[in-house]
Amino acid sequence: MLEIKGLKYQVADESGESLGILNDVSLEIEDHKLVVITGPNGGGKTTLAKAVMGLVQPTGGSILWNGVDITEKSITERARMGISYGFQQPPRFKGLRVKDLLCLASGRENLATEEACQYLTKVGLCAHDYIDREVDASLSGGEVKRIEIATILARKSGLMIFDEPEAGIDLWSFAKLTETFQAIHARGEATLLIISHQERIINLADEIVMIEDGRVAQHGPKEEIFPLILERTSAGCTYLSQEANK
Ligand SMILES: Nc1ncnc2c1ncn2[C@@H]1O[C@H](COP(=O)(O)OP(=O)(O)OP(=O)(O)O)[C@@H](O)[C@H]1O
Repeated sequence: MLEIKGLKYQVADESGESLGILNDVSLEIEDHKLVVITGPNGGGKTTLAKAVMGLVQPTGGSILWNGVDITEKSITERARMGISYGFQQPPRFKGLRVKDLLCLASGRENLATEEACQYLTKVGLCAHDYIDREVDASLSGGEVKRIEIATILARKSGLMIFDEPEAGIDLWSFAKLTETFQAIHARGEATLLIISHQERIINLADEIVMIEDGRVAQHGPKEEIFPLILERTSAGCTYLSQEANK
């Protein structure tokens, strides 16, 4: 279980005034749930996810994973405890091949090529074309994004955090990706925390958390929260209203 208690992240703005990026965020996410975090740009979603991974050090509050306080633990310690995070804009690794990255992620030097290829297939990449490619600037943004998601799958973490996995991904690969999320969820393999603005992904959720102005504006079952979001965003748009009623 992931417990976030009164989390704060404050920075000093240009004039030295304290600026609250996360303002007392509290959340409980039960094991094996698929939870989508959504909300307006700049609301604090990525900061919250990075705080869970240890990429941002909160200025107040605490984070517990399976009952253990991880607030002061390093990124490596958290990774060892089964938490992984996929960046909104993943880094590239010049000199490393896709297969090397998958071996590193899985923690097995001798990861079988067949298994490595399966992870690539799950994110809609043709394994044959990519397995030996270098993860450098020659790959497109969408390709790097999918390779990074494949490494998270290979890591087999208990808590998988994906930051806008849909960004830059074509329709076909996106369909494959949503299938993969659904399959992980159906098999109860991990808790999935997905930051997304995409209706198809929001539709996969057990629960939706809406973050706005660094606060939890809404949190509850999808059936309860999705119509509220659509009410606010559709403003009479027929298509979105129809989606809400599906
Ligand atoms: N270290 C920092 N110093 C100053 N401002 C910051 C810092 N980190 C984040 N912010 C600001 O905090 C706000 C929240 O950022 P964050 O990236 O968490 O939002 P988000 O909800 O993920 O947005 P988006 O939907 O656009 O990805 C933004 O206005 C951002 O510019």
